[in-house]
Amino acid sequence: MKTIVIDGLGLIGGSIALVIRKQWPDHQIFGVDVNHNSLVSAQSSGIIDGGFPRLQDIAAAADVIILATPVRIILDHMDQLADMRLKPGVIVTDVGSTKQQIMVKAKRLTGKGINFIGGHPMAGSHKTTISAARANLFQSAYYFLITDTLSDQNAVKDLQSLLSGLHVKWQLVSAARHDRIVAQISHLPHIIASGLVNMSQDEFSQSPLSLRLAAGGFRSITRIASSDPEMWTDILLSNSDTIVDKIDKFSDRLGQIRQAIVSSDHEAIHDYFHQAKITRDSINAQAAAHDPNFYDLFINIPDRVGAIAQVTHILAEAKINLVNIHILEIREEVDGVLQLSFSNQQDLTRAKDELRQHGLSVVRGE
Ligand SMILES: NC(=O)C1=CN([C@@H]2O[C@H](COP(=O)(O)OP(=O)(O)OC[C@H]3O[C@@H](n4cnc5c(N)ncnc54)[C@H](O)[C@@H]3O)[C@@H](O)[C@H]2O)C=CC1
Ligand SMILES: O=C(O)C(=O)Cc1ccc(O)cc1
Repeated sequence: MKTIVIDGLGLIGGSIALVIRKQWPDHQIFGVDVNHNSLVSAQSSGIIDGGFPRLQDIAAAADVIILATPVRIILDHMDQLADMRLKPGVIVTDVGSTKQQIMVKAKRLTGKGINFIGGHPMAGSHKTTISAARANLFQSAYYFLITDTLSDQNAVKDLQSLLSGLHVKWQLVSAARHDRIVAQISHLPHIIASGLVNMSQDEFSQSPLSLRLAAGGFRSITRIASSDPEMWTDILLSNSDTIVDKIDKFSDRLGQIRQAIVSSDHEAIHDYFHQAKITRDSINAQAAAHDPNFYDLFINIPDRVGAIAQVTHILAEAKINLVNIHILEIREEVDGVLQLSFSNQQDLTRAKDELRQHGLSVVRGE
């Protein structure tokens, strides 16, 4: 039995708590949060054994402390932990979206013999608070572990074992490289999405209907603009140099496509979209070919109207919960392949049996 303390019982902390509770029912889990309602709701639904308003109230009892507040608070709480007497051998980890400032601060903790393991799950949502938490949030996602302080391999193994129910793909990387990667694929996109929404709001301030007319493209590229402003302020301010560099490079690219339009450069404009299409298409193809999820089933799907609906209907009738569905290829007059993701082996096996009984053929997923 271990005592786990989760500091910040929101979307990420709450989802991790759900997974640990399910996989390790004997562990004690305590939550820390300034939001009293989150603690009450987590305790009444049995996700935690007790709640505290401040980390100092419970940190000394912990075998593992998971810091899951916004980044600025994580940094603050690392200072608090460095000033406290913690259990010998305690593991402290965090889930913050930026890593360099956190790993600088980690030196104070490791200097005191505390095992600090920087972490960052590359999964989440624009939604916040424990009400949005779910146990399969991280299923098949990448989870960065930061190599700067990974000296004690046993501590790393213990943490990976504790979190094995997340079903993530561990990715070891330095803090500097981490922050460069996420500036490009996460931070810049969030800035662009919010800028686009703000610009559209200003443009249409006199005609609110126009914004509601937005089609799927606008909605999908701006979904993340609904994310939490506090969290994103902290992220931008804790990775500022790299993000400023990315903004400058993106501005250059906007300048290039602007110039191509001004000079009616058909080839340059076509190239802009063509290059992006090739890369974007390949993301899905690569993920499916080289990176199968944990409980994936690949089935042949005939090219006829209603074929996919038939599959989802069979699974719904059998009360099998589908986590994700992905069309890998359906070309005219050629059978396609459907990638079906489940949250556990039992659902996968049952799905395979049900679909076979209905005459569908399994390509992969034994
Ligand atoms: N939302 C996402 O998709 C992802 C977020 N992250 C990182 O995870 C961390 C948590 O994010 P979310 O769970 O999304 O946010 P959230 O807003 O759902 O949860 C944060 C929780 O921290 C609590 N909190 C705030 N100040 C506190 C304090 N002084 N003491 C104790 N609790 C406090 C809040 O009341 C809230 O319950 C952030 O550092 C974020 O950068 C990492 C991966 C994905
Ligand atoms: O909602 C989305 O698509 C996200 O991008 C979620 C997210 C937010 C912050 C992170 O550090 C990692 C993932």
